[in-house]
Amino acid sequence: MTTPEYALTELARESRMGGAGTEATDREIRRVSLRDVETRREAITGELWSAAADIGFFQLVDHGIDLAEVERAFGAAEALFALPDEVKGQYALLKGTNAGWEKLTQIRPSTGTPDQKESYQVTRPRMAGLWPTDAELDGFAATMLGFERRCWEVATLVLSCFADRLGFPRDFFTAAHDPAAPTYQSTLRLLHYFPVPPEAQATPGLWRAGAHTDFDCLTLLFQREGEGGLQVLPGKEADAERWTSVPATADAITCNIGDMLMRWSDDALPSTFHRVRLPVPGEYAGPRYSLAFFAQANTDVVISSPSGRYPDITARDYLLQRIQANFGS
Ligand SMILES: O=C(O)CCC(=O)C(=O)O
Ligand SMILES: [Fe+2]
Repeated sequence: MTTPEYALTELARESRMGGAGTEATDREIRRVSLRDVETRREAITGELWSAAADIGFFQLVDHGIDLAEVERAFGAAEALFALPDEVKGQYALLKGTNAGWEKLTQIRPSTGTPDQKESYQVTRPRMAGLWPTDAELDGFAATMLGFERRCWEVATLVLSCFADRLGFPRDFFTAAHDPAAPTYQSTLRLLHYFPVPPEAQATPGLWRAGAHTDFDCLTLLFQREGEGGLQVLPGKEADAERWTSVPATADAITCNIGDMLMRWSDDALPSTFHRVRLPVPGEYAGPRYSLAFFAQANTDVVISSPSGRYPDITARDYLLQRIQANFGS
């Protein structure tokens, strides 16, 4: 029934998703405006729920994070990645923590090849010794912590709308992602995908990010204008393997449902496969930067599916299994 080496349903599913598939242009990624959310909360909740329940992906506009703030975070990320590897290597990812820098080490269960990228992850309680010094990068930690907080605010707002629909207390997910607790494990991830030389474009089996679903409740993804490549595979079963490209625009935050929320919603909100493909000849093939915020419930929170279709599991155990499947144990 499932691939024997993976205990989690999600991992068994993911291990089968590494093929190229085909590309579709007839699907739309819906855009939802958060303008005046205080007075339009019910209408916005309806739009968010219907987009999320439909394909698990949507884009937020008028989300309240200034473009200047997003650009500042991108600028700081670019400056970090421009440092020599020897410097970044002092702040190397600590296994199992989602904190620190890594390069070419993430191997997705779907593809078996390393994602063509480097990344630096910020998980607030785990950053001791992992921030570059002010001499190396002035103000970096402050910029990232400020931006992480803004992301948390938007994520918990969207999650509060889902809580309303799920019949949970409105602050259910806000409490489950409490940033003041030492058990906080939401992560801001800075991503740098390398430029792709012409001879390497569209290499079969090589991906900027191999097909996967996210481990978290909700992901917020910031893209830069024109730096595309993100694709989603709508549909719970995804048997047809028809991938849809997500527009890369600076004004929108692309959101997707993660596996934790799929469990918590008894599969009403699907966690959807996505990937970042290599540029094809004729496309922009320079570096691609993105910023991802993963709202991951605090380690001590138990993820329960209301109907009991998934066994209870703590968010700590859940995340560890997923991290180990991607970065080795
Ligand atoms: O960089 C992107 O566009 C997507 C990254 C992603 O899906 C992830 O890191 O989970
Ligand atoms: Fe992802």
